[in-house]
Order: sequence, then structure tokens, then C-alpha cells
Amino acid sequence: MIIVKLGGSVITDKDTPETVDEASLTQAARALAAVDDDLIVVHGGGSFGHHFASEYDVSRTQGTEEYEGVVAIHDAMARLNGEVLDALHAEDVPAVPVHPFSAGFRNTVADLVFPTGQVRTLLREGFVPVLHGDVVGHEGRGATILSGDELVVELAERLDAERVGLCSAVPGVYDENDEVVERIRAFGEVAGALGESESTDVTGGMAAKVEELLALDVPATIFDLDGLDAFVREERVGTRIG
Ligand SMILES: Nc1ncnc2c1ncn2[C@@H]1O[C@H](COP(=O)(O)OP(=O)(O)OP(=O)(O)O)[C@@H](O)[C@H]1O
Ligand SMILES: C=C(C)CCOP(=O)(O)O
Repeated sequence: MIIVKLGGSVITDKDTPETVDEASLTQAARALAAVDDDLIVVHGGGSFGHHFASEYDVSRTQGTEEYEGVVAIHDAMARLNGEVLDALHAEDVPAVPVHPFSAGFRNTVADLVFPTGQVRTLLREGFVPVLHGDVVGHEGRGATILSGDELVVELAERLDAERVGLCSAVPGVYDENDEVVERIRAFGEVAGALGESESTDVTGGMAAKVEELLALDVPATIFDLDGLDAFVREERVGTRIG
């Protein structure tokens, strides 16, 4: 089983609120249609989730107790999820939605509590579960943001993924010389070059992504949309993490 994350910077124009990058989403869907293994797709928020999370000042740590913000963020993510499903269906991928807002939460020490039985069952029944970054209930803080990257790590560990691919707006992780690093084994190797996303982003950009993936015992790779076909074919591409 493999997990592929479609970064919000790939499937949306991250600088224009609520704008899908139709051509990129179609290209990603075509590449995923070629996967001949069990597949879980996770997508990010891009200019949907991050736009509203920023508007309501909600992040992975900053919560909200305003229902308006919770509804606005989840609604935006559900609409983007619908666009992703449509693109996958157009390529005959048996994609079905799993919305984290209704499936998990964070406890008082901010650990994610996320049952995975529904995802496991959907996989076994031949479906392609499509999850996404979302807003989730947070004990003592109202609701906070769950990044798609964090969800990828949780699912990969709990469901024994063989490989994890994160498709982003860059061909890999750049070092201080703007060269793509082939492999990262420790955060310190690239800490100086890791910055935030160039667009509105409330979940920590590439720095958070690398940190999340280094904690994972499953081979993880970061690549761009043109590298997705190669990842599906199990060819070396982008930056290997861990
Ligand atoms: N050293 C680096 N190498 C590559 N990208 C970097 C680096 N430092 C910062 N970045 C930025 O991080 C961005 C990727 O992180 P981002 O969180 O935007 O990805 P994403 O997963 O596609 O988005 P989303 O979180 O919306 O799903 C790149 O587009 C780039 O602007
Ligand atoms: C609701 C939001 C902001 C989604 C966050 O998920 P990410 O874009 O994968 O970091």
C-alpha cells in the first residue's frame, strides 16, 4: 500500500483564494490512475484551507472556539476534496472521501486521536480513500488545524504503508545553494535552508514537512508534479527523507 499526498501548492493556486489548479489536478489524477497497488490519497489545503485558517487565526497550535471559523475551514476543505474526487473519478479511480473533522480529534496534550478502521476497510473493499488536512476538535482549545503531512505520517504508521510520496511545488528539498538534496537523514542537514511556504500557510511549510517525515519509519520522498509518474513507477526521484 502506498500513500501519496497532493500538496495544496500543487492542486491549487496557493496565492489566489479558493482557486483550483485544474491542469495540475488532472495531471496528478492521471498519474495516480496508473498505481497498481492499494492507494491512499491525502491532499493539503492550499488556497482553500489555509486561506480560511489564516482569516480565522487558526493553526496547528492556535485554536478557535468560534463555530463560524470551524465551519468555514472545514467547508473549504470539503469543497476542495470534492474537486479532487471529481478529477480522480474522471480517470476511473474508485476514490471515496474520508473527512478528518468527523473522524478524529486532538487530546489535551495535542496528540492526534484518529481511528483508522474505516480507512482500512475501504482499502480492503477496493476503494481509494481520499483524506485531507482539516480542522479538528482539540480538547481545551476548541479546534485546531490538522496538516495533511501529519495525517500522512499517522496513516503510514497505523496501516503499514510500504512507501510515502509527497508531491509539492518543488522538485525536492533545496539546500543553501538551491540544489535539490538527494537524501536527508537528520533535520540539521538542511535546517538552515528550510523556510516557510511562499504562500499563506498555517502549518509550517517545508520545515514542518521534513520534521514530520523524519519521524516516520517508512521510506518517504518529496518531489514535484513532474516527478509523480516516476514515484508511481518506483524510480528514484526528488528528496528521500530518512
Ligand atoms: N529548503 C526548501 N526546499 C524546498 N521548498 C522550500 C524550502 N524552504 C521553504 N520551501 C517552501 O516550502 C513550500 C512547500 O511547502 P508547502 O507546505 O507549501 O507544501 P504543500 O504540502 O504543497 O502545501 P500544503 O501544506 O498547502 O499542502 C515550497 O513551495 C517552498 O516555497
Ligand atoms: C485546513 C488546512 C489549513 C489544511 C492544512 O493541511 P496542509 O495543507 O497539508 O498543511
